[in-house]
Amino acid sequence: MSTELQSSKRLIIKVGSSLVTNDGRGLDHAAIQNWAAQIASLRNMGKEVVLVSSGAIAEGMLRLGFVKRPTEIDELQACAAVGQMGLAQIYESSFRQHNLGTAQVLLTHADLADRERYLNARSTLRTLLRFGIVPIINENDTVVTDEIKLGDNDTLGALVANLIEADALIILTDQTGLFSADPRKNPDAEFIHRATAGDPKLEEMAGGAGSSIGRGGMLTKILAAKRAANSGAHTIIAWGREQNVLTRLLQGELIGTHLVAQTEPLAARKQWLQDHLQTSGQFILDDGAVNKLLNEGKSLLPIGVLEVRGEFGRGAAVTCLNQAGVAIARGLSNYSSSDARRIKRHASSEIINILGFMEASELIHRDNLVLLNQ
Ligand SMILES: Nc1ncnc2c1ncn2[C@@H]1O[C@H](COP(=O)(O)OP(=O)(O)O)[C@@H](O)[C@H]1O
Ligand SMILES: N[C@@H](CCC(=O)OP(=O)(O)O)C(=O)O
Repeated sequence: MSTELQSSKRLIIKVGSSLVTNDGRGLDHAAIQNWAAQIASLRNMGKEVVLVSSGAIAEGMLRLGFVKRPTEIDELQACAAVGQMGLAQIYESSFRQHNLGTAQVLLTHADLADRERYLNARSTLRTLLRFGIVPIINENDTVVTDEIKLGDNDTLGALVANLIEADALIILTDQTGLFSADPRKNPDAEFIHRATAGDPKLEEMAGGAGSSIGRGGMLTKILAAKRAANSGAHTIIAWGREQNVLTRLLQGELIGTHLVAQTEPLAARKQWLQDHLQTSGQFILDDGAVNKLLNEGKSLLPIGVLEVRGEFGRGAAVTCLNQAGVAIARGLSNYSSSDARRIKRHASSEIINILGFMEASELIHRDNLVLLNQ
């Protein structure tokens, strides 16, 4: 049997609070060590893995002696801060047994909404993956208020999948997958093996959290799948305690519920560029650069840019024009307008001397560029 997952290269794996903390009884060392061993096998298969782990509040509650979830925000934040130490410690030691380093990355929705911070998070995560590190992500619960009440890590997992253009989001939970109704309330509910991510019928099936530990329930997982599919990532919802669930999934076994994205990550990004982009600046290209873009499928290098128009930051959408003023392409600039002005008409090898740093050798990478119909 083969599924979309087998060819996946970059994965986001999300583990929920009830799994991580053994239903609030305390960090489940054996389960965490087991996932770490499986993730180490995935790395040996050449996969890049980012782990999104919940459980800070549940673990903090236990450590601070709360028997039920506090209602005061400051107490929840204190629980999150205490519990996060436990998570960091167990993940670091579990992955260390497999000679894998970990990195703690705490994000808020605001970090992902702000373009500059979004790009910083993106390049940090990509760099960590390049260094062979397993990033362990959670929401930065101690500095956000509304997210603690409303936030769930299913959404965070999907946002991270969008951020680093993952191929798949694997959500491990306390159920074997999605049922046609909440199986805790409806024992006759039918199991859904496979569906299209974003199908509105799925939202009707999903109910809220099944325990007082978890936040989101199935609905946030269904919505996360829809969001992940926007950047072409497939979502799998599976039981975290299923034996070798991760390695078996990556070997192509159809375990859990597969919510399939309709487009590939690269095609999804190009579609997004094609449809939605308001550009905030322009690059005027020389004839050589126009030819490279139109006829050779190449990236845009600074040497081919004659003029930079407008004021924009790193990561902004810009239009590329030929010297006659005809728009030929649109893409995301790796440099701000002021830096682009300084490096235009220069070889990429000179960027480091001119700016003192090098973000990328291209001004616009081919993957972030679409040609416009002329
Ligand atoms: N249609 C459904 N199929 C499966 N589970 C559902 C469904 N609707 C609601 N649920 C509930 O969602 C729970 C999983 O969500 P949650 O408790 O937030 O877990 P996690 O901590 O893993 O995010 C299940 O235990 C189940 O009771
Ligand atoms: N950031 C919170 C996670 C809250 C959350 O989303 O929980 P879950 O529904 O179990 O994934 C924590 O670490 O406690």
